[in-house]
Amino acid sequence: MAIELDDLGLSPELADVMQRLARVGARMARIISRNGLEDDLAAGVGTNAGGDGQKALDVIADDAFREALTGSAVAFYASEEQDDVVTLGAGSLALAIDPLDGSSNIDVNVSIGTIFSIFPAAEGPNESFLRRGTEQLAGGYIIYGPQCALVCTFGRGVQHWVLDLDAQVFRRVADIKQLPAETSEYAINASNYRHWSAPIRAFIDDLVAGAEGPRERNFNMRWVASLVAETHRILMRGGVFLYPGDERKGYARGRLRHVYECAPIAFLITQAGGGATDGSEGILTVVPDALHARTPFVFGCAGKVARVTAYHDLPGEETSALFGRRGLFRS
Ligand SMILES: O=P(O)(O)OC[C@H]1O[C@](O)(COP(=O)(O)O)[C@@H](O)[C@@H]1O
Ligand SMILES: [Mg+2]
Ligand SMILES: [Mg+2]
Repeated sequence: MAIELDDLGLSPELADVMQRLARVGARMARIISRNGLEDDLAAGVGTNAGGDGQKALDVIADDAFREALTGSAVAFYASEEQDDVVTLGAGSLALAIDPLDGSSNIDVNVSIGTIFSIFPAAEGPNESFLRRGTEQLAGGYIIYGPQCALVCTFGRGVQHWVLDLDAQVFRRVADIKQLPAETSEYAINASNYRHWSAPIRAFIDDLVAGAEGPRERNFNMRWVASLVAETHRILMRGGVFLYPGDERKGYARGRLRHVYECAPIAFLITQAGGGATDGSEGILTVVPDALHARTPFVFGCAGKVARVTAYHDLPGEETSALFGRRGLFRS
């Protein structure tokens, strides 16, 4: 046994897949902890389907999860690191994965992770993934941080396990609590400010202005550049995360991928009582048009996520840099 699943009522097929994911997760935690002793896990090795540079650990993780799921109930395997869906066999499940999330952090010893999403398999490979996130059976991640943990939802709240390194077993700890409606912490890569749209600039301007601005209180900011780490922080203590579309070439729909990054995170966050949108529409109700499609992504405490949508609905003159009194949004 690699993970304690008692009392969760999972089907034998799903439970077996969770055991396999956990087994690889524990192995990955060990490999990551040895980075630099034998190999350089951050070494560049190629380019993936989305055109992103691949690091050695991206490929190690993809191979490890794919091999471990072969022979399970997973018929279709969709990975950030594979151009197309890989058919593993006949089975009732389809699994999408970002095998290694936050790869720019591998060489700096900052938290990285694995994100996964499980659907009932559909007729064919693509139809199994190009569907609403509301149809997911499970969405979760493994975080390789100071502590290795696995967080997952099966649609009944959000469960949390911590890796017991001695026993090599993910032990179940208390479920993740419901998120508060409001927060004073936000996460965005602010170096892209000049490329953002007017509503995103206006929203962030008002947070940065703090007690002297229209919001009349101070806010704190974090940016780890690791979606898994930002999600874990927000699930543990609240916050709001934004990766909007922007004007850089190729970034009209942001950076993050709908199928294997945003949909499972949105499932987790909504199960914890938060919100997850593309700036206006709920992520879980949007059908992605391609396996590697990007989407703008806003998630976290429901009040803040709704506020971002409200900024998108403001008339143009109210989001302009010169508009100093967005009185409607005082709180
Ligand atoms: O470097 P940027 O533009 O701030 O982007 C950071 C984002 O990119 C990602 O690293 C993308 O994921 P990958 O590492 O799986 O490509 C996210 O984890 C993170 O939120
Ligand atoms: Mg990623
Ligand atoms: Mg990745």
